[in-house]
Amino acid sequence: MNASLGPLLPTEDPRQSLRVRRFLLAATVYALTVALMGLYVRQGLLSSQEWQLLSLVILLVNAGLYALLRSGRNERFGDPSLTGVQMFLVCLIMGLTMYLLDGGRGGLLLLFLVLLMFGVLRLNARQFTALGGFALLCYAIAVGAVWQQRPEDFNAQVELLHLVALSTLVPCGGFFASHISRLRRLLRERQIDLQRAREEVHDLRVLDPLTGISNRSAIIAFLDQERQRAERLGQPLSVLLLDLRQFKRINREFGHRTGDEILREVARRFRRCVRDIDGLGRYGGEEFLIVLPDTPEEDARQLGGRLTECVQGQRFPQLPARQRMRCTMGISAVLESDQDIWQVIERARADSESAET
Ligand SMILES: Nc1nc2c(ncn2[C@@H]2O[C@H](COP(=O)(O)OP(=O)(O)OP(=O)(O)O)[C@@H](O)[C@H]2O)c(=O)[nH]1
Repeated sequence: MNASLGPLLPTEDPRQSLRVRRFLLAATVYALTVALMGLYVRQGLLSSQEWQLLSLVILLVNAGLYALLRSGRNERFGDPSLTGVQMFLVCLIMGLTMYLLDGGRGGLLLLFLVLLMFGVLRLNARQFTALGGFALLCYAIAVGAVWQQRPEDFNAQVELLHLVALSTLVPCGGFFASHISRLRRLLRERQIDLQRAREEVHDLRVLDPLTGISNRSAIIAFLDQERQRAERLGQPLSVLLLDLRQFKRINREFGHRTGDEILREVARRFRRCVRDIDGLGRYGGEEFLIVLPDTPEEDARQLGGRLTECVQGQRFPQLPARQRMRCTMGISAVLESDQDIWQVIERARADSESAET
């Protein structure tokens, strides 16, 4: 269906495409209505001028609606699907048609009922009940006018039966509308749950649960990707490896919970110092890896100094005032000769160890 309707449907926005698809379905029912009216003309129940007038009205209404939907102007309306407007127009066209027919209204009434049922897809029970009431009113006015102006075309018994049949639409359609709007709500809720679950799975996959920064595999993947990018663009790329010292002792003296809090606090402080484009990850237990795109080694060293100062120069509220944390830092710039990222990380580690001695 998509292939055949290709040029008629907007492809960019799936919701807009669904609206146009629904409109085209209703337009097909209108086309059937026009064809059926042709039979009424042959049967002498409608003049050909009246048939032309009705066909023109239907054509103009549908062309206008299609232009609105295709241009995207429908998005400015409270209900971008234009269901309310379309249903209102169905009722008016139905009223006019019923008025112009000299008999046999029941046949065309069936097709109008089909058009009104499109409202079930978007309206809630209250809105559909109002629509059903309006449809009844239009029908009653149309046949009332026939009774006044052409009493020979009016059969009270048959029209009463039509009105009763039409009035069953109100509760039945209202029931379907409420059922479908409940399903729509449920579907929306499920979609939101699913989106949330997807985000959680993504976070679990790439974030370190304790500190909320990238986990080991995510920061390694980021370094790999940045190495390829830097190579392609001929830009410098540096990494920093920061290791908290004597962390075992911190855990032993102040407890694991305090140790955890300190790791979180360090991650928070580092995050404040790096740019959005930098990668910050927990490489090991008390070891952090920072990837700095478009950064030469000298700039990385300056940043490393600031990060070290964040740990060593500031007190941690979780620890006694005189207790200071210490850390070591290693730097490495990615070289063209590097075979893989492990060489880069190993150089940063060696740099850290040489600084220590
Ligand atoms: N609280 C806490 N401790 C951790 C976590 N991950 C690793 N550690 C601890 O960090 C300590 C790291 O020990 P080492 O590798 O010997 O490092 P260190 O004690 O800092 O020693 P140096 O680096 O040589 O100064 C171990 O005691 C680990 O249990 C964590 O998630 N939470």
